[in-house]
Amino acid sequence: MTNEMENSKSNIGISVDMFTSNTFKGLFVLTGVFASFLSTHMQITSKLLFITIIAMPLAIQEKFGLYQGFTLMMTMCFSFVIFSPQLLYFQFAKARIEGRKDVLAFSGLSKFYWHLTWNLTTSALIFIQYLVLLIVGLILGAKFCTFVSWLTYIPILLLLSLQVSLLCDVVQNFCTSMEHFEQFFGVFTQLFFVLPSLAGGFFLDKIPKLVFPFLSFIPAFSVMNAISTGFDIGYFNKSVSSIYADNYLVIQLIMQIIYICILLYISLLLDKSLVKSTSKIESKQTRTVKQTEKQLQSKAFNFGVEQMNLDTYNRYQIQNSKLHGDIVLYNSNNNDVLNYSSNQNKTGVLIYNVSKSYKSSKKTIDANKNVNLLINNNEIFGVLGPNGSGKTTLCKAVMMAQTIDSGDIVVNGLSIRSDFKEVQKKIGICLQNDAGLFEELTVIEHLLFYKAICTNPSEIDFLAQFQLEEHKDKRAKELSGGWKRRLSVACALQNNPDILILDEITSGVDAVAREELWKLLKEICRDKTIIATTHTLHEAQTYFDRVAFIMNGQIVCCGKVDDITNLYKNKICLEVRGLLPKSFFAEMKELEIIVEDNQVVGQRIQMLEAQCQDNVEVLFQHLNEFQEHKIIESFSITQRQFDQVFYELIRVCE
Ligand SMILES: Nc1ncnc2c1ncn2[C@@H]1O[C@H](COP(=O)(O)OP(=O)(O)OP(=O)(O)O)[C@@H](O)[C@H]1O
Repeated sequence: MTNEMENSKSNIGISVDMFTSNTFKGLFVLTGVFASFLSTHMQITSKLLFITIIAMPLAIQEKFGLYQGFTLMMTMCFSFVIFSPQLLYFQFAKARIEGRKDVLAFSGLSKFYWHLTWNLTTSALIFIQYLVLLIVGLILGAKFCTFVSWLTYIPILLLLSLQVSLLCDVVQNFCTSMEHFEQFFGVFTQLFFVLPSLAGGFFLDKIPKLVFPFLSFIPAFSVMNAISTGFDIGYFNKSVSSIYADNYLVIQLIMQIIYICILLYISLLLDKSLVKSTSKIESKQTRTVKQTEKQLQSKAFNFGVEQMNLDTYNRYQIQNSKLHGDIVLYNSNNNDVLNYSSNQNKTGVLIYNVSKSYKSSKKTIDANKNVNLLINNNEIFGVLGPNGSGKTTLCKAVMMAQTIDSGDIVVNGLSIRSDFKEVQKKIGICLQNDAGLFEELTVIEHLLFYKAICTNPSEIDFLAQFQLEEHKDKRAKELSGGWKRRLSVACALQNNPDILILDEITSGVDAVAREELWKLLKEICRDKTIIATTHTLHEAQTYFDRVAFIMNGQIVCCGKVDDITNLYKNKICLEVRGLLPKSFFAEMKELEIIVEDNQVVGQRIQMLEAQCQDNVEVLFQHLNEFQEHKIIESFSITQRQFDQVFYELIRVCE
């Protein structure tokens, strides 16, 4: 469910509140300090009351965003989980430790029942708390989706609760008195959360929004409380404990300051990885220039139609993470200058020198290498390339669904680096595998859900437009692939985006449905820019205004489909029935017609490629003669087709 929510957020391009580090950081520190203070100075009931009173209004304030609310919600739930059932458990522990073993034989089945009771109580408490939050939140006007996303935290809390119950069991085995038990329980509960939390932080680093609460809150909270309880139970030697007792308030103050520093340090660390600092971007510039130089010399780029001239590139300036100055991309083959800064409204999408690599323990994969593209307003732009060439990575970069290592993307004049919140509102994205759909929700529920969470809802009745009426009560999991794609696109359009990103939306869709979907899109998105990836070359040829070929993360060719096909206008594909004599190939070579001899003996139809100058008729004469003399049965000629260009590009670039 957590993943599903994560995917859905990146998938829909609606204005789901993104992580805004500064407000989050401030709130986080405050909450942490407050929780820590409460945990050492107050009774359980007062703690709960205080946390709820403070956290509730903050949590439902939209301006603090989804994650801030989420974290505060977590703070409250955490307190409930740790403190409330603890009271109950203490009663059981007391009974056992004080010798009423006959009443509560803590072994076998009864132990199992005990754990079950513990977890059910905790679950019930969490659920009741959630319901109260939901009702109060809805009355106060919070958006429903915020609460839906909070639901994802419940399983994590239940897991924590289970850990605590197991821990209690371990602790009470070596406790001789109730006092002992209470003290040990305090230390162990807190310490017990440090390792899982750190591990959670380590493994969850692909989902920074979740790392934050995990990494900073729980460990810091736990360590502080463990130290505090350590003093209380006299774990430290007598002189240290008496110093502690005498200077209780000062020490508490120092501890709180240390705690704030830990939180701030961790948040700064995370901040760096989330939003790249200006200095970091600038320092990357020198490296990027070198890469571009190298790129210009490379086989792949020389093959290209559109490339960045180095002088022009050097005129780019990035100041304060924003693109300034003359932004000019030009096609070195036909000197067709595309001047972005002369584009008065700064519309369209400028992808400028974007690089992204994925690092794993074994190697680094360069998914996008210095990608430069200018996608004009209201055009359907296709990104083509073999599997793993970097298409999806590029789509995600435009949406900021993942960070980029260098470069910038400017959407309608706004940089994703500095204005990503605004940019996100303008983009609708439909990623592969229907990532934004929830299996259990029906078609109509999807549309309502996405409509509820968007900032600029479209007027269009997508149920009717996408002919989804007859499927409206079907759950997403009951839809066929084609209908799922339709629903995904409809969801992505709910926020009325200016830019629609469609990542392989027609994969697994039959030819008729594909045609219908594209016709519909062309109609609905007349005033929108579409960036689409596909493996279906026919689709690119038929529906896209321009296409870019991406190979090993680099753009190798970009332009109108016809222009690209014409690149090969001197290349001819021959289909020959029969076997041509070897002398034919030598003879043609002398006439400067290169025919590749890849004939296979015994094969009825031979597919050959020929490259001619202006003397193609000589080739035809020779083939005609062979046919008349019955050396070959027949031959036919096809002009270079778009898909053959595609294969050629792959061959040349590999
Ligand atoms: N999260 C990730 N972690 C590590 N490597 C990744 C990740 N996402 C993508 N890659 C790698 O980056 C490269 C580009 O992947 P990407 O998904 O962008 O390609 P694609 O062109 O969309 O492929 P396909 O056509 O199969 O969807 C691939 O080698 C892929 O294995």
